[in-house]
Amino acid sequence: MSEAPAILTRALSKTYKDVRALDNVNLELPANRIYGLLGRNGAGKTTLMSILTGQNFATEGEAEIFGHTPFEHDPTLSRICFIRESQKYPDDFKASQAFKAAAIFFENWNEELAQDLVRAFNLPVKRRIKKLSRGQLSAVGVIIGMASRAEITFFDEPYLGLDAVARQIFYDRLIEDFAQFPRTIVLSSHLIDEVSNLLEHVIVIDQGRIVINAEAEELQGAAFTVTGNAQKVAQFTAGCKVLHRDALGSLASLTVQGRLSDQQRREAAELGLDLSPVSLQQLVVRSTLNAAADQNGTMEQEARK
Ligand SMILES: Nc1ncnc2c1ncn2[C@@H]1O[C@H](COP(=O)(O)OP(=O)(O)OP(=O)(O)O)[C@@H](O)[C@H]1O
Repeated sequence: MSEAPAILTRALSKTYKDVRALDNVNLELPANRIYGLLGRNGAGKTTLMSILTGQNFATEGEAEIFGHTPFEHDPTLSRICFIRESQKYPDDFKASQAFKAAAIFFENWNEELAQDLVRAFNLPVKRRIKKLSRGQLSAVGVIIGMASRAEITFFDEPYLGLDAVARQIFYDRLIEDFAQFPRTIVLSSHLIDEVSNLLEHVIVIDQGRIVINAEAEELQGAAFTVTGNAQKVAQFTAGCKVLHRDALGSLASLTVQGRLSDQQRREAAELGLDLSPVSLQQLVVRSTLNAAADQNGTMEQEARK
């Protein structure tokens, strides 16, 4: 029998009083890949990760990690590492003590990797955690998340306060270590362009709903922007799904969903139109803005009924 997926959710929903934080989320994610969980503030990323790590429970539907509901299931919880910004450590704990505790909890803990990262981040391990700077505090979480080598690790925006150099160290080390010790990584991030090279699969969540669930490779070239004379742009994009539209006098720039064929490239050249690729960040921004607009449209239609 093949192993259960690392993450499985079926019609998963979570409601906090009047907030629908997750709305019918269906995911089936195989193990040993790096997933990006992307979305705007309040989209539902932390809620999803907290349910998947057994720290919260669903209102409806199911969530499984390696085939088991994680909530209060110790054998499953011991396979999971969850690193979040609001991580609390016991008062007066030093970073070195936090690492010692993590080494006891995580059976795949690698002390050599932890020490290596301490040096790379220049972390004062003998200082009390509550005296650390915001970036140093993030480094403690990143080190635990990486050195745990847990079968599944959730990083919920682990880099807040980390400077650009430290973030690059995190990305480089993660890729390097993942290549040697493949495992399942779920990374939530707002710095989409920064992490886009890291991600193998992208999940975009918006207002509790999954709006993109696709291989990162598939998303490359999944949309393009065409710029030029407004009439010619309109002619070229007739019938296409428009994600975004900018107009300036007789010029127009349209971002369109879909892949460009060679024929379309030739046609654009004949019409004197410029074609440019759309980055993952732009694609996510456009998709979430459109999903919000569609939702508002639906709500307006509902209200008019
Ligand atoms: N304990 C709670 N009680 C009430 N509402 C909550 C609670 N936790 C989260 N929410 C709401 O649920 C929605 C989803 O929140 P969540 O923290 O999952 O978003 P997020 O995508 O992680 O956001 P961010 O990127 O800002 O961290 C938000 O509207 C939030 O205000």
